[in-house]
Amino acid sequence: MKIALIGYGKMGKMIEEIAISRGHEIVSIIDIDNTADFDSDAFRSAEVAIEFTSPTAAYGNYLKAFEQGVKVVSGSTGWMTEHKADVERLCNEEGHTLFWASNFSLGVAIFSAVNKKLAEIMNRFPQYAVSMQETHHIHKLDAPSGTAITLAEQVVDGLDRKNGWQLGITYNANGTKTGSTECPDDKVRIDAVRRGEVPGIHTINYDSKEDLISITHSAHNRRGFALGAVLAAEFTAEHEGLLSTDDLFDF
Ligand SMILES: NC(=O)c1ccc[n+]([C@@H]2O[C@H](COP(=O)([O-])OP(=O)(O)OC[C@H]3O[C@@H](n4cnc5c(N)ncnc54)[C@H](O)[C@@H]3O)[C@@H](O)[C@H]2O)c1
Ligand SMILES: O=C(O)C1=N[C@H](C(=O)O)CCC1
Repeated sequence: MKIALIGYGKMGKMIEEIAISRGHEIVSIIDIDNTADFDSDAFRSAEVAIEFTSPTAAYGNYLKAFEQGVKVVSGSTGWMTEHKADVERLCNEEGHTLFWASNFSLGVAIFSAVNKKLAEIMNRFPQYAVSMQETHHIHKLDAPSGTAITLAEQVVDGLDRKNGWQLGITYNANGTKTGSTECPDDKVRIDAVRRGEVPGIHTINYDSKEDLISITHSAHNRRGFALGAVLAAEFTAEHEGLLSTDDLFDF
């Protein structure tokens, strides 16, 4: 399959390696210094563009790819609050295709299934207080992570006593602590830690006076994210509309 890459950083480079190893051809690579290449025959020849850039660049890149008639797979996080409604409109009403996931790894798809089940069980046990923590490398621009937001939304969907999430304490790259543990009873608190080169750790805690139930997903590296993005591109070549990992990993 012909693939274009938008964003040639840590993820873009790993996706290139995995895509080639699976027999795909990279026909165009766009990064910040050659964005004019959207308007090129090479880019237009791609069946799918895989986009991993930044919270501020992602939405504009979707628009540019759609303008060229190219489907997009994207893992960029931090853009949803502002642009989710318009992206849904573009895909559901204007015929464009975007496969977006806050986390492309199989491990997080499995972890999500456990998270949803655990949240439902906890409706019967109000003595357990839920909170979350995510830890990522110091270069990460958004907090909380996209994965943490998705996991919190799953908790909110399953657990009747919660109706939203709130960013709690943030430990930034130089160890400075900001934010607060104060959180309304009906919100899930998410703490965010920025440390070293951590690829991504997500923990969901259910704490009672007697004990603590804790589930954690810890990525050893970025390969799981990159492989998932290439699998999503293979899926997207055959499908239309707004797609996500629920379509790809059917638990
Ligand atoms: N969904 C997932 O599974 C998953 C996994 C890892 C990272 N991410 C997300 O993917 C994004 C990128 O992560 P990364 O680790 O590759 O970051 P990175 O900083 O290593 O790479 C980003 C690249 O995008 C380029 N870029 C920035 N603005 C651009 C623009 N307007 N047009 C084209 N290129 C542009 C940068 O120059 C850089 O090369 C982040 O939002 C991160 O949160 C998601
Ligand atoms: O490295 C990052 O940045 C990651 N971003 C995603 C998120 O925000 O959840 C996925 C994990 C790695």
